[in-house]
Amino acid sequence: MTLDLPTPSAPLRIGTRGSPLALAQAHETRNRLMTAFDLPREAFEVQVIQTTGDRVQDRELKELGGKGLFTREIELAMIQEGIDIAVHSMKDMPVLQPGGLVLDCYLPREDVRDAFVSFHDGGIDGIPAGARVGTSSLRRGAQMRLRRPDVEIVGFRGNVQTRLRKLTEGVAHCTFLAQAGLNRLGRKDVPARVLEPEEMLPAIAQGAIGVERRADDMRAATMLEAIHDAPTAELLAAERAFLATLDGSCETPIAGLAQVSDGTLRLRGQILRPDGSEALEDDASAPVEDGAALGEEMALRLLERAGNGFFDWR
Ligand SMILES: NCc1[nH]cc(CCC(=O)O)c1CC(=O)O
Repeated sequence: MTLDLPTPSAPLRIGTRGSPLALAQAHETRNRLMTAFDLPREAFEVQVIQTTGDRVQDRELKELGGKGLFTREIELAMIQEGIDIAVHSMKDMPVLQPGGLVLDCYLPREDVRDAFVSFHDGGIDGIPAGARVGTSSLRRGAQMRLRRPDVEIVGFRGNVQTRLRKLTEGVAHCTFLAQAGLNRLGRKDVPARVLEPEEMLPAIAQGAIGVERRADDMRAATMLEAIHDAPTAELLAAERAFLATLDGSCETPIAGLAQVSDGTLRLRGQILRPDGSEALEDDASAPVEDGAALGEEMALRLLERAGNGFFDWR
């Protein structure tokens, strides 16, 4: 069965960042819409928008001012009606959206796990003492130092190709990538070992794609409703409530993962000191519909245990 749209009209303009992964996600969104409404490719226009995070490659993200670095320009284009919808990695999305925009459409979640990437054998325990770990993620850096206090964390940015080149050049002995990104790019050639959540709890919303629109755009609302995945929304409600209550910025190492089985939602959460000297963890379950409350309560418990200064660098 295919669906009908409010009125036949101009192509739906899909805004995205220009990285290979972002483009793959935009194309996945377009393909799902084409199928749902039996539309030809010409009914869509994919527009690449460069963001501050893409433009500035020579500095660490936290120096650039944290949140929204990969989304600000795209959201502005949507408000100014230069594009109609925007496709985002939910992992990179702030908890709140600018007025006039809504983000309530999620595609079915991909693999949530991180992958350990190295040309050395033996996984995380196989890299030499004092090894350089390439990551610009505070979470991954702190998690790695918790397990291997001997390693040195070095900043590491760029797309998959760039990161692999840096590994062969010896800039670092290893790095981490989201398995979801590798899957979406079809990269089976990367020397990656997937890490179970027990080994490395992923970032909030890892592996999830969100599609944003203007609040008053009824054509976009109808279209996005048809491709929305409700089970993914349940998981993200819990994880993002956890994040919102912790007030996670890019400078706070936070991990969290929700999973549902038999109508029960299990949430695991972790906060770490930025230097990886300590981690606090929680693990709790609730009925699926209470996910947001579960996330909020878990965040409050962890903050209580952490006390003041937990997220400060020592
Ligand atoms: N912070 C960059 C980013 N945002 C989303 C993904 C991967 C895809 C996803 O988690 O959905 C990545 C790269 C990475 O962590 O390897």
